[in-house]
Formats: sequence, structure tokens, C-alpha cells
Amino acid sequence: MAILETTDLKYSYPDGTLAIEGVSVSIEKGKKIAFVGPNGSGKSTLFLLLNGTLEPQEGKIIFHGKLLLYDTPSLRDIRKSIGIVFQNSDDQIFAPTVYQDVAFGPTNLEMPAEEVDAKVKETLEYVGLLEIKDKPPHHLSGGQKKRVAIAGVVVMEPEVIILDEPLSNLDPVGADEILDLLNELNQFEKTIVISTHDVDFAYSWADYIYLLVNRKIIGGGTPDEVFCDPDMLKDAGLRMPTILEIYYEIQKRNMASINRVPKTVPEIVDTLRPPSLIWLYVPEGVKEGDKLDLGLYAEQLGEICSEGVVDTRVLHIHEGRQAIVAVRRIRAGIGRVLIYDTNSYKLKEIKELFASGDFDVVGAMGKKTKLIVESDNLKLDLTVGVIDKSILMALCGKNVLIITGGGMVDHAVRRISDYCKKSGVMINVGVFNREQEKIPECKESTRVCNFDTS
Ligand SMILES: Nc1ncnc2c1ncn2[C@@H]1O[C@H](COP(=O)(O)OP(=O)(O)OP(=O)(O)O)[C@@H](O)[C@H]1O
Repeated sequence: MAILETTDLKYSYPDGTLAIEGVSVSIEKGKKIAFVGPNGSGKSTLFLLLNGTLEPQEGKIIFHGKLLLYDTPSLRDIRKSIGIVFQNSDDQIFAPTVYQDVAFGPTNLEMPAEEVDAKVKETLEYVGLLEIKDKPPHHLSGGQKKRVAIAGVVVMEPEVIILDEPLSNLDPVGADEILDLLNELNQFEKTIVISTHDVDFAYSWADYIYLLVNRKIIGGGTPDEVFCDPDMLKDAGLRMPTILEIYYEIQKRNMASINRVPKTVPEIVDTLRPPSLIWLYVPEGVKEGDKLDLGLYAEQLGEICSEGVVDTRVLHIHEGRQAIVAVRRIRAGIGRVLIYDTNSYKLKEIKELFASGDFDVVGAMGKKTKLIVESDNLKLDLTVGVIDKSILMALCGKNVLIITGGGMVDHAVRRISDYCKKSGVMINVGVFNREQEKIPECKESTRVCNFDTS
């Protein structure tokens, strides 16, 4: 269902610069939508049109099926429902303290003071800023400022959150934390719209992509549709996402074992076909047809990849005892993933899980969770790209504990279950202290999730 639609929007700035022309888009409820395009293509202008900050000279905006009128009540309504986070946080943050900045919107809505206080504190805790609520925003890092700006929008409980270049100028950890936050908000059914030049991010993150070039939408579709179309990419002046480029090179060399276009690192690893024939020098006495014990070599292979070498047969022995050996592999044991929900965090429980020795790797997602874990001096192995890395670890037989909270718990279960469904590999995933039947993904796919938390 489209929550917001535009038809043939045209907008020129007062100085006569034509910024948007003939733009028709449809924003579906609950989706993650990316507008990708070069500098100056009109993304920021379009975003300001989408929440009524700018009024188009031509075309119309339909919000919840109703034509947007530019009178005060309609504008108040659409700006409450569609929040914008600007590219430059300094354009958005102006109050003397973090708390006051986030409180600005709800206070303007004339909410009772206690309600404002409760909402602001809840939001600041959610984005991991409660401890610095009294700091002046201009003393904060770029990542913290971005979270203040996001908090100022989230506190208004909008249906759609638009973020102009949300990851620009952030370090990898800061970018990953913002990404976690966006995924979590989306898990809570918020529609998320972003702009970006980053094709790798758009490809792996979005449900739907619009290409905006020279003021116009030149194409749209799912990430596969858009990024697998070389003509569309050429017209947009964009490059192919790195994962796709690697995949096509693997495919050209006839090394791809499956014809499924990968989106993530675990998926691209799955496409690689391990060699089924190897050359080896074999000792005197070994004959064609013999089975070989690969000894240390087999152990090394078992250690570095998720497949275990189990069966070998000498096919042919050349002069100098160089042999062609057929290798048949089966997967080594696959690890499991347990997710601990910090919404019911108990240090004693976490310490027991750490002390149990059951987990080879521990990761945490979300700023709030990381702050809790850091303050309790717990050592983390994974803090960036936690879900994909956990999948890769599990494929190598390691047991992983992911500590996270709120919507990220279901998001992580969904991502791992999606991987399992696509790859056919079964990773046991469970949520600590939650019955298996109450994990939404597991109801659909009990084969994937039969984790025993006892
Ligand atoms: N306030 C303004 N007055 C006049 N022209 C403007 C104004 N803001 C933007 N423009 C022009 O409108 C066009 C579209 O700009 P816009 O900022 O919407 O593009 P963008 O895709 O968001 O760019 P970027 O990726 O660099 O942020 C550009 O030619 C820009 O110079």
C-alpha cells in the first residue's frame, strides 16, 4: 500500500535553478527505499517536497490517498507524519543541550511537560544518548550529532523517516550503528527513505531503489532489477556494487556453483565452488584408486573453510609421483547463534553465558546495547557487521552469542533465517529466554530454528 505518492513534480528554486522535473514516485508502507543519484541530481529537493517544506510549481503529492493541500493544518499533519533528518546535522540541531534539542518538537505540540520528559528520555536512551543529554550538541562527534538529529525526528513518532545521506562522514562503526538503528526502526514498521551515492549500501540495504539523475527519475526497481541492468547503471553514471562485480567475475571463470545473485558476504561465499580435483605429490606405494589421508592439509582446509575434507581418491599418478586426486567434501559441523535480548538485561545471566564456555564469539548490535555491555566490562569480538559475521562464524562451526535489544532481535533472527532459506544450510538460531514458537521467523521455518536454550 502506498503511503505517499507523487505525480509529475516540478520544482525550481527562486533563483531559477530547476531542481526537480516530472518526478513520480510511490513510497510503500513499511519499506526501506533508497534514492540513488549523483551530486546535484535533486535528492534533497525531492525530500523537502515530500514533507511539504517546499511546494512544487507543478504536480501533486498524495499522502494516505489524499491530495496534499498547503494550508497550515495539512502541513502540520504531513510534517508530523514524515520526519526528515538532514545530511548536515548542524542544519538541524540548534538547542543549547541534547535534551532540549530532542524536546523541541514535542514541546511545540503542546504536550504536557511530564509526557515530553518521558518521551525525550525514552528516545535518548533508545539512540544511546541519555548519558550525554546535558551536553551542548556542538561538542559532540559527527556520529553523536547524527543520532541527536535522528532522535529529534523519532521522538515525534513519524510514520515515514527520510534521511538525506545518513551514513556520510561517519566512521565504519558509527555508520554501522546508524544502520542498525534504521533497521530497528523499520522492524517497528517505520517506512525508511534515504538518499545515497553509495551503491554498495543501497544494494544490500534497500527493498526498492529509485535512480534520480539530472532532476529526473530514470529508473526504479528492486536492488537486483536496478543493479543487474548495465544500461540503467550507465545512464545513471553509477558503478556496479562490489559484491555483484565479484560475483560476475566468479561466474565468468565458471567457479560459481549456484546461479543466485548474492547480496551479502555469506551469500557470495556460498557461490564459490571449492575445487573437486587437486594436484598432490603422493608417496611411493600409493596406487591409482587409493584413498588418501590428507593429514595436516585436511585439517588446514577444515580450519579455514566451512567444508570438511572427508573423502579422497587418487585418479591418476603421473611421472614424478604427481597425482590428480578427487576430493569430496561435506560440511563441517555448523555452529549455532543465540541472541540475548537486552530489553530484559540481567548482568548475572550474561556473565553466566560468558562463563559457560558455550560461545566462541560474542557480538553486540546497537548503541544502547554496546553502552550497557561496555559499562559492565564485557569483552566483545564483533561490533560491526555483526549478523553477517555471525553467519560466517556459524558456518565455520563456531557458536555465536549476539547481544542486542528491541527490534534488532527479530531483525537478526529474520536475516539469519533468510540466509538459511536461500542457502539451504541450517543454522540453529534462538532467542535467550524466549520460547521458540514466539519467534516469528521460526514459526514459518521451524526446520531452521530448533535451538535449545537449556
Ligand atoms: N537553495 C537553493 N537555491 C538555488 N538552487 C539550489 C538550492 N538548493 C539546491 N539547489 C540546486 O538544485 C539542484 C539540486 O540540488 P539538491 O541539493 O536537491 O541535489 P542532491 O541530489 O541532494 O545533491 P547532493 O547529493 O550533492 O546533496 C542543484 O543544481 C543545486 O545547485
